[in-house]
Amino acid sequence: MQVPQTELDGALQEVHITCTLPPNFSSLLFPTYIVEEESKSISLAYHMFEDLGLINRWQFSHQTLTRFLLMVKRGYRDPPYHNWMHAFCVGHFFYSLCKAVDISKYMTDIEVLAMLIACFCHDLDHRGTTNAFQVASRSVLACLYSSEGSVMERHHFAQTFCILNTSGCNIIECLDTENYKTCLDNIQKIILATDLAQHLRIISQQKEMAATGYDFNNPHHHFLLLSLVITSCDLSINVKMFEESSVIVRDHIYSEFFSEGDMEKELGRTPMQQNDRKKACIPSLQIKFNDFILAPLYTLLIKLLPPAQIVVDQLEENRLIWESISIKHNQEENHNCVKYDNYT
Ligand SMILES: Cc1nc2ccc(C(=O)N[C@]34C[C@H]5C[C@H](C[C@H](C5)C3)C4)cc2n2c(-c3ccccc3Cl)nnc12
Ligand SMILES: [Mg+2]
Repeated sequence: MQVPQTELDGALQEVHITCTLPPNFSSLLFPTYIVEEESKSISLAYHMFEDLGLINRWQFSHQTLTRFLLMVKRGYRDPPYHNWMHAFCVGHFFYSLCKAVDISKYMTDIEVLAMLIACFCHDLDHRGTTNAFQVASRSVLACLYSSEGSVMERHHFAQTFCILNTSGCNIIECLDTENYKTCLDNIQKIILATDLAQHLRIISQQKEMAATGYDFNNPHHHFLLLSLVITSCDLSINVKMFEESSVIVRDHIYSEFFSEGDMEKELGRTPMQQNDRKKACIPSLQIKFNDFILAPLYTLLIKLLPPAQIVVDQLEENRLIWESISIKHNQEENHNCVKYDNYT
C-alpha cells in the first residue's frame, strides 16, 4: 500500500504531539469516547507509546510513529462501531492496564510492544459485518480465508502487514531480525485471538492456567495470557461507566448488528435474534452476553491481574442496571426493546 509521503507528512504537521492529557486519562474506566477530535486521538495514541517507555526502549522516530498511527487510522472505514475510535479505545484499555499492573511480570518487552500495535490494528478495514456474514454472503474475504477460519481477523492482520511494509511507516524496522520476527508473530497471534469463537475454544485452558498460577517461563501461558488480555481490551466498552457503555452498545454495536440482520434478510436468510431489529431485546441480550462471555472473561483477568479489580466492580454494576431495565421492560406491555432510558 503506497501513500504519497508528502500527503502523510502534510498530515504530520496537524498532529500536535505535545497534547494536553484529559484528566484521569490513565484510568481503566476513562471515558475514551469523549476524545472526539480526530488528531487528538492520534496525539494520545502517540502518548501511550511514549508513556509506556516504548519510544525509548525501541528508539522509534517521531515521524515514523506518527506516520504509522496516521496510516492505521486511515486504514479504518466508518461503520457505526468497528472504526478507528473503537481501535483507539482498545489500545487505551491496554495502556491503562499497563498503568494499573506491573505488566513486565506477565509479558516480555516485545509482547508489550506487539500488544499495543495489535490493539490499534486489530480491526483494520472492518466492514461492520461478522465472520458468519462473510461466509453467508460469499464475500471476497471469505473466498480468501474461510478455509482457515477467523476470516476478518486474518484480513485485519494482512492490512497490518501492509502498513508495516509501507515506507516511512514501519515502526518496528529498527528491531533486529529475531525481535522483528518475534514481534510480527505476536502481532498475528494477538489479532487472530480477537475472534470470539477462538476465545471460547481456549477459555478452559485459561481457567486452568489461572488455577495453577501463571508461569512466566511457559510459552503457552504467554499465548493464553496475550489472548485473554486482547479479548478483555476488545470488549472493554462493556466495563466502562454504564452511561457511556449503554449508549455505545445501543447506538454503535447494535446498529451494526441490525444492519447485518437487514442484509441477511435481503439474502433470504434468518438472522440471529441479536441481529434482528424486530426481535432483539438489548437489555436481556446484554445480561446473557455478560453471563456467557463478559463475567467469565474479566473474572479470569482479575484472577491473574488483581490490581485491575475495578473493571469487575463496574461490570457487576452494569449488569444490575441492565437487569433493572429488563425488569421494568417486562412490566410494561408494549415496551420498546431497543430504546431505553439511561438508568444511572
Ligand atoms: C456488547 C457486545 N455484545 C456482543 C454480542 C455478541 C457478540 C458475538 O460476537 N457473538 C458470537 C456469538 C457466537 C459465539 C461467538 C462467535 C460468534 C457466534 C459470534 C460470539 C459480540 C458482542 N460484542 C463485542 C464484540 C466482540 C468481538 C468482536 C465483535 C464484537 Cl461486536 N463487543 N461488545 C459486544
Ligand atoms: Mg474484531
